[in-house]
Amino acid sequence: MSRTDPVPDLAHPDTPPADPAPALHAAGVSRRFGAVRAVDGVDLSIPAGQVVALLGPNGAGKTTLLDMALGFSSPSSGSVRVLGQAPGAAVRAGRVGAVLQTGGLLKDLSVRETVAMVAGCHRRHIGVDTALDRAGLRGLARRKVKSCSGGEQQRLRFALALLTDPELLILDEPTAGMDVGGRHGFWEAMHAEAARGRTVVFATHFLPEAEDFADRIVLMQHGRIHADGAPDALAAGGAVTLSGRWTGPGSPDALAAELGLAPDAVEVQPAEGGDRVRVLVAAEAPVTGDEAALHVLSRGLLRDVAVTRPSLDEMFLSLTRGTDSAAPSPETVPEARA
Ligand SMILES: Nc1ncnc2c1ncn2[C@@H]1O[C@H](COP(=O)(O)OP(=O)(O)OP(=O)(O)O)[C@@H](O)[C@H]1O
Repeated sequence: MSRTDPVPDLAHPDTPPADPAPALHAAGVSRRFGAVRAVDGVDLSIPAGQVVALLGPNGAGKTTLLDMALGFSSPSSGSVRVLGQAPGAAVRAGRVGAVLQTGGLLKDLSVRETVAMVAGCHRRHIGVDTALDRAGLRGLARRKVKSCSGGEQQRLRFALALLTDPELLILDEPTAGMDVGGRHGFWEAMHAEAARGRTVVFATHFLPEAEDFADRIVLMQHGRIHADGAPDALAAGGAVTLSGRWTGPGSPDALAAELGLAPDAVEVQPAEGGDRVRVLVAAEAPVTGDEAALHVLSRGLLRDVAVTRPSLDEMFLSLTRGTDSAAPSPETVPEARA
């Protein structure tokens, strides 16, 4: 039985096993540094086995959140649990491995000596050769750390993170400083670790990395979670624009009420060409853009409707520009006509 298997209830053999604790659970977590709210009221639950990207621009709060998950710092308010334990206890038990942006490596040791030294600090580990193999470092085992490139040193940190066979891997911009080939190799190795059932949480600025590798993207900005979902679903869940010819009764301004929404969930703008209007359905509106489109079509309110939505790229770009809403661009737009 692996460490993560639930303990069977021997007194009640038919009782289904309890769900394992989430790999990471943050409830109402804030972390302030003086006047700066680095993390601001984050609620996040990551089930075991997921691969999650924390994506956000500089200063979004990604590292601060991961630091709390590793027990390096404590929340100013709220709570963080890791694998059902306090973060520090989970780390001390070897259940969490981390690859951080910085982290002391002894420059005069070889790659193998470094892994062997750290293995010597743990009662239980997967073995030096296995860790070197999994991180793709066997060919570099005799190289001195000081002669390794930045990317190779990141791989060495990865080998160290794997030593205790952790259930949760936390990676803070793990491919920073790697060239394209290095990144590719790193993510291949990480894919193999995820396939072994490990939970992987990584922070990145690179949208393609998040899209290609993660099951789920948590988009952070100003310490808050701005969007959270599978890469495809995230873009689909963003703000949507319907444009078409108004053919409904009364004024298009009554559309929010027609859709049963609060007035600020829908913005109606006149568009070029007489009776044409553009209707922006906010991402937070309690109907999806598709539902809104279906409604206006079936009620005969709009004709010649085009539905546009921002791609994940555009959502992310708008965040990095510091604005809250993404403007859809016509090239990327799936179009529905009626
Ligand atoms: N020890 C600290 N003292 C003061 N401010 C801090 C400290 N650590 C982080 N901050 C501030 O908190 C905010 C969030 O920083 P954080 O490093 O968590 O962001 P990030 O999303 O990881 O950014 P990056 O992608 O640049 O690493 C920033 O405004 C940062 O300046």
